[in-house]
Amino acid sequence: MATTGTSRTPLTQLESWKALEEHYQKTKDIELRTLFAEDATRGERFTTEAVGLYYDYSKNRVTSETLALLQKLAQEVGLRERIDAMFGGEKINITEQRAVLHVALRAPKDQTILVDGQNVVPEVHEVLDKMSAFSDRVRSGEWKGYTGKRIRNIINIGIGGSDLGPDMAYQALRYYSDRDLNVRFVSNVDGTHFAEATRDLNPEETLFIVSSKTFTTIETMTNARTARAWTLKALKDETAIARHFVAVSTNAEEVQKFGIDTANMFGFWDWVGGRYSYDSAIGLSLMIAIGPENFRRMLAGFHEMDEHFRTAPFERNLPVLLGLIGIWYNNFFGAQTVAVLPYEQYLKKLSAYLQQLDMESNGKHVNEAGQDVNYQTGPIIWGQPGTNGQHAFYQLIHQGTKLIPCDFIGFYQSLNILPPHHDLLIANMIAQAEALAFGKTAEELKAEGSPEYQIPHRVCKGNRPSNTIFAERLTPEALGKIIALYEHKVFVQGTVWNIDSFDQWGVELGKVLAKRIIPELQSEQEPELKHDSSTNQLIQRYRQHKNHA
Ligand SMILES: O=P(O)(O)OC[C@H]1O[C@H](O)[C@H](O)[C@@H](O)[C@@H]1O
Repeated sequence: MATTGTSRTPLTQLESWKALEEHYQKTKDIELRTLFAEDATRGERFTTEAVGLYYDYSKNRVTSETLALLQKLAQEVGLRERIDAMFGGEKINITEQRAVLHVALRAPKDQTILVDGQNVVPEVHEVLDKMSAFSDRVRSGEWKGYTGKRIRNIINIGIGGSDLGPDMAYQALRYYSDRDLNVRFVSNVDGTHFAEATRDLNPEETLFIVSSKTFTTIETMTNARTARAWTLKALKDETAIARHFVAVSTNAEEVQKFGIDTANMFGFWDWVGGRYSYDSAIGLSLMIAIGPENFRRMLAGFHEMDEHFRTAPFERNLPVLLGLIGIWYNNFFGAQTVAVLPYEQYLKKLSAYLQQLDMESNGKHVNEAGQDVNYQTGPIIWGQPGTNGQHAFYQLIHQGTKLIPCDFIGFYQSLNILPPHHDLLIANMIAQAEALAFGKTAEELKAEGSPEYQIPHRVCKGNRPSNTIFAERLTPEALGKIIALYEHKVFVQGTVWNIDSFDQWGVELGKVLAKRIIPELQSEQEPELKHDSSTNQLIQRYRQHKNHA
């Protein structure tokens, strides 16, 4: 079966890969300065626009030939078939034998997407309708707390995909949120997170949304139990729980065991990966904050990008281009990281969100056939919003010894019109991309008559690549499009690398070891420690110094 990738020619033996290696040797020293000087229209030609996103990839160290070879690579790895397999509900998450259908979460009602012969789109809309009805009740004040008070505080308890997505999107769409509602996110098993999130809140006015795909995640279950105790301490009646707790999960049995009425449970499916789930019921806290209509607008944005990805020719396909250009740096230039730099304060959690999306998906060292790969896979993703990052870490991007491809993301219009702020913000974004690409050579400084040309420290070599993505305004639709763009970029790269982008077995080992260590930290008797000497010592020290409740 083509989609398992087991029968695929090893990546490094593909014609296009070999050609790219040769092409890299020939072109690796080409300067962006030269590429722009040779082609006055480069800044127009090496751009594309789709679904309201303008993508300028001209400031990358690529020529038309590079792009053509990367396109050939996409063909040779069967990207088209792979896209069709995902959208067609095939079980492309092979290690877990699951379909990968986050795209179904935003499919319009009349679309048909089959999983094991069953159309899943009606179920998706059923849950959406249930979420919408519940959100409306909370927002209107019809859903009351146990003592009859209006709900004013929403606390999402979740971690990983059950936290980062809704939190990022809540921050991103804050402009559209109901300011009378306090929406907070508790994820860390560090009790401080819960304590600080609740210290100024009245339990009578607080609704907890326990979000966990599995409903077994230790952090989330611990925080949920603490939340229950906090609620009961004030309300002193078990029946109060039903008014103050709802659950989002795929695991009805565990939800029931925890004591949450499954009537107040919002479901989703095993074909939605945690890091791809915030547009499922995992987004309930977000929907309550921004309202069902805005949530659906966001889904429409996701869907527009899905359709673009599924149907647009690869040469004009945003996620394909973004993904392939990323491969060029990751696998040929040896770049280890990618900086995502949104020039938009509302996107302050975007890079944290993308870290999970990208690194949990493509941080794999075996291919789909279970063999060790002999090439680099997923990059390290990091970043901060501009302009803050400029005053912190950009120095290293400009003059350091590492190659760091950057994604700049900006909007033509600000949601908060306070002249001259937005002009200054965007001027900085454009200037950074320009400075990274073209720098300032000693010759240029000399030609300008600057005496600084003799000081090597003043020289910026340039030739630092970047993408720029421009959209009109940070609407719910725009957010959906940007997130779907990155989801599919991750998909494109995972396809090239022939890895399963949808499992996360590496996360498990730490969890298993933590379970073993917990009783060793807690037991009254001296435990028999059978770890390495460092681990034993750390456990002993903790036992000696911990505070006893
Ligand atoms: O939603 P949950 O089942 O609680 O899982 C929460 C998170 O924890 C796991 O460790 C995984 O690495 C993540 O992919 C997941 O999003």
